[in-house]
Order: sequence, then structure tokens, then C-alpha cells
Amino acid sequence: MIFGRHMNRYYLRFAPVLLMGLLALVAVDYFQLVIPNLYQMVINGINQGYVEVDGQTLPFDMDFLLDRVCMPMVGVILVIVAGRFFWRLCFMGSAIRLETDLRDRMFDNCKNLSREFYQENKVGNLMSLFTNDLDTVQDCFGWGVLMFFDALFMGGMAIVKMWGMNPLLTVLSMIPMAFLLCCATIIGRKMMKRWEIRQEAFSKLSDFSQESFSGIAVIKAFVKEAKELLAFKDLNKENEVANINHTKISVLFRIFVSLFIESVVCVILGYGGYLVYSGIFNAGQLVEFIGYFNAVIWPIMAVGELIDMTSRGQASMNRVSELLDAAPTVVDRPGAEPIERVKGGIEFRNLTFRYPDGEYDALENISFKIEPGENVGLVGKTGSGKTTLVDLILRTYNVPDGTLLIDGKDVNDITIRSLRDGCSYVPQDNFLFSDTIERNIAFGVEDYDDKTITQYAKLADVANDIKKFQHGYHTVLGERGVTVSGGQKQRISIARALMKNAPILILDDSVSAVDTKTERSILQNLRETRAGKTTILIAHRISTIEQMDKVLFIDEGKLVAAGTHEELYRTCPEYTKMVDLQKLDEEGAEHHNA
Ligand SMILES: Nc1ncnc2c1ncn2[C@@H]1O[C@H](COP(=O)(O)OP(=O)(O)OP(=O)(O)O)[C@@H](O)[C@H]1O
Repeated sequence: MIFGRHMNRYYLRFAPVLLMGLLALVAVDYFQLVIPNLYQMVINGINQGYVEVDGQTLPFDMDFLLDRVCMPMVGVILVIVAGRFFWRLCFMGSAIRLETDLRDRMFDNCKNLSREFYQENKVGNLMSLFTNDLDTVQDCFGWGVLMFFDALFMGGMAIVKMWGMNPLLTVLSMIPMAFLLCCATIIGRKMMKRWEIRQEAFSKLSDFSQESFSGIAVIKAFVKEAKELLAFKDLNKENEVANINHTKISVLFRIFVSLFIESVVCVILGYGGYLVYSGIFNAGQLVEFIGYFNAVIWPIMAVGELIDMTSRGQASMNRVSELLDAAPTVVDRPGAEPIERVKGGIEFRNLTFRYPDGEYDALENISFKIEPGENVGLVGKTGSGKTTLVDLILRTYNVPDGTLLIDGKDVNDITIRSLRDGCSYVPQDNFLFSDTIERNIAFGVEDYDDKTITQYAKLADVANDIKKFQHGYHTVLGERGVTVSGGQKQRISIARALMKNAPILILDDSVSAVDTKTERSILQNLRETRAGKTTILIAHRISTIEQMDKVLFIDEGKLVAAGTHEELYRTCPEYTKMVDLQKLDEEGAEHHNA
């Protein structure tokens, strides 16, 4: 059995069902202990021709055999079968419900965790928590409760019966068992450590597999299949070693348990034989005693199994608890209020930002203002801090007080949910879900119809592409949307963001994979449909942002210049240089194509 803050509640919640299961278990255990007494009657009956029952001497004949042995045996078997079925239902049913509930709670917590958590914990590790570790916890809950109480009841009742027959023989049989319990406690701790190591090795392996499958296109393009295979083999070997180390100690422990059991059998046969020889016991009684001891073997084995299982379950539960206890780092401040309706005004005031694990400032002393309804272009070299800047508007990370204002209000005084409700976002990686195109586009809204979906697909200039798919908007996209091209992916993501129709729209390098004609059409649609709403567009191509109301030019985390494209071209030499270089590149490309 495993305990802990996240576990104890389930013992309470399932207490009625577990109690019913326990009643069935006690009944089964009680009736199982009737069997050795039946053996005793049969053996003594055969040996002596009569049987002593409750102080009465009865002849051992067919009537006796039928009424006192066979009929009770059938009854006992029926009770045992029905009881076992019932307790399995109670214990295993509760364990499955516990697993489902834990999984819900884990997922619930995961969705609240900040981006930082996902940078530290890879997907493979999280997946193994949701599968492997939860499975172990489930096993440990169902079988753990069962084994614990079974060992307690069955063992207790059998020992009482043995004691009633001969206390000295009982004590002699139990001495090796006491040794066993001491050793088991020590070995149990070792097994738990090894299980933890095993689970960590498995997590690493599943992390690696997950990344390899996601990056299969890169692996193939670089012909690095063999290299990946070698790396996989290493991790698989590490997993195997960890597995073997755990299995070794687990098997050793089981052998240890059987050894102790065999030694007890030796004691019983030796001293029990002597008792029969001395006339203190008859043959039937010795068989009956051995029958009771046989009934104790399962609880003893169960104690061994229980210790092994508990050590695994506790290690897995510790890992699950870490996830359940993980707290989001970006949370609403006490007193933060929802913003009624975001208007779209954004102001950065001397904002300096460093990533939690960063070694330098990603943004330095940034100050600028975006008025509601403005179209703003954000340009700068790669790695200059553009994505960081928009991530802060979305409150993906914490910012110092008074450095970022939304509609004139400190972003820390606004609830995160209301802020994000007011924003729409096309991330750089254009993630699409493995779902239909229709549901991908409508992801941000609750109610929609076919007409609206088509309308936004047209605005993102992807409607004609979708029409060409055999199932149109009902086409199911493969994992991470691999069945569509990069440009189509970008435009479906744009349609999704446009459909949310939020006061602030952020597009992070979202038209980089489309041709200039399509880009122009999308930008024109953006201008028309988003009149009066704020739009921030990150781009590398100057053509994407030259029509914007304002351009922010960022370099190495600093805002170098802000103004219209023409103003910047006239007044900012770095910007002029960048624009001229791009023009030269474009002309060069055109010349080359001609
Ligand atoms: N999660 C992170 N932890 C630590 N540093 C980060 C993290 N994300 C980005 N950085 C660093 O912050 C700096 C700015 O990165 P950012 O992604 O904002 O650049 P960018 O201008 O959007 O680049 P690109 O145009 O290539 O997308 C970079 O030096 C980057 O290495």
C-alpha cells in the first residue's frame, strides 16, 4: 500500500467499496481455512475408520463423506469463487477509477503550468508519467490493498488455527518468517531506489523516441538514421541495465522468500513428524497443520510481493506527485482584475527582461507605445528579441511592475485569462492539431458554422487550397499537420487567429512561407478586416511591414528605432542598410531567375 498527500484521499473516497471488498475477502479467507479440517477428517477417517467431530465419534462412511466432506467442500468452493469475483471487482474497479482521476488531475495541472516547466520537462518524460508510472500506481493501489489485508486476515486466521493445534510448532514455524520480514524491509528500500532509476532511464528513452519521431524529416534529410540508431541503442541499453538491476534484486528477493518458506516446511515436517511419532499428533492433524501453513504461504509471498510492489508504486507516485505539486510560475497577482474589454493599447516602459534560465538580458530597456487599432511591424535580425517581446504581451513570462501596460493598466494587475482572451496569436511554429482543418480553424471559438469557417479561410487565402483536398474542411491533418505544406500550415494558423477576432492580433513570422502575391493578399485582408483593432506583425521581409502604421526595429534586445517605414529609412542607418541589403538580394534573385 502506498500513502502520501495525493494518495490518502482515494482510500477515503473509495472506503465504502473497499470495505465491501474486504468483507468478501474475509469471507473467502475464512472459508478457505475450512479445507484443511476437511483433509484431516478424510485422512483420519481412512486411517481409523471413524472421525471425531465436536467431541462426537462418527463412523467414516459414504453418508459422512457426502454430508460432512463433499457438500461442505462444494459450498466452500462456491463462496470462494463468488467472493473472489466480488473483491476483484471492488479493488480493481477502485484502482481503475483512481488512475482515471489521477490522470485528470495531472492533465489539469499540466495545462496551467508555465512555459518554463515544459522547457525543463520533455514530452517523453511527461508521457511516461501518464502511462508507465500511473499504471504502476494503479497496480499498487488495487493489488496493494488486497495483498495487505489478505496477508493480514488469512495469515492471522491461519496462525490462530495453527496456535490452537500446537503453540510450539507454530512458534518454530514463525521464527524464519520474522527474519524474512526484517530482511524484506531492508531489501525493499533498495528495490525502490532501483525502480526510480529504471523509471528515469525509461523516461529518457521515451524522450529520445518522441524527439526522433518528431524530427524524422531532419534525420532523413541529413541521412543520420544510423547515428540516431546508435544513440537509441545506447539509451535502450541503459534502460536494459536499469531494468536488469531492478529485476535482479526483485528475483533475488523472491528466491529469498521461497527459501524461508521451504525452511519452514522442513521445521514442520521435522518437529511435526516427531509429534506424530510421539503420539501427540495423528497423521490427519499433521496434514491439517500443513494445510494451515499452506494457507499462510500465500500471505507470506504476498508480503514479499507487497514490499516489491510498494517500493515501485511509491517511487512512481513520488514522480506523479512532483507533477501534481508543480506550480505555475506565471500566475495572477492577488487583486488582479479582469480587463472588461481589451481595447488594444500596449505600452512598454523601460522593460528589461531576462529568461529564467538565461545568462543575459534578452530585452534591454525597451520603451514604446502602440495605440489601439494600430498596425505595427516588428523587424530585426534573428535572435534580436522579437518573439520574446510578443511573448511578454501574452504574459508567457513574468515582467517587472510598471514595465508593460495594456490599455494603460499594469499587466500584472490584469488577470492572465482576460488578457489572453483579448489576444489572438499565430506562433512561429504554426502548430496544428491532429484534427480536421475545420476544427483547427475554429479552435479559438465556441460557436461556428461552415460559412464563417470558409470566410476566414478566404481571408487567410487558404480556401482554394482546402477545396482541393478530397475531404475539404473535414480533412484530418496528420501529426503536427504534416499533410499540409508549410505555407498552407501558416495560412490555416492565420485563419484560426483571425476567427478569434480579438482586439490584439500577433503574427510571429507568419507569412514567411507564402509567396509575395499571397502575402500581399493576406496583408490587404488583414488591413480591411482588422480596421480599428491592434495588429502586431513580426517579419523578416521588409515588404511585409512597409505598409504598417508603425515599424519597430529591434537589434540585440534593444529598440533601435520606431516610426513609419519611410521615417526609419530616412533616419535610421541600420534600418536603411537592412532594407537596401534586402532589395539587393531580391534584385539578385530576380536577375538570377531571368
Ligand atoms: N526560453 C528561452 N530561454 C533562454 N533564452 C531564450 C529563450 N528563448 C529565446 N531565448 C534567447 O533570447 C534571445 C531572443 O530570442 P527571440 O526568440 O525573441 O528572437 P527573435 O528575434 O524572435 O528571433 P527569430 O527572428 O529568429 O525568431 C535569443 O538570444 C534567444 O537565444
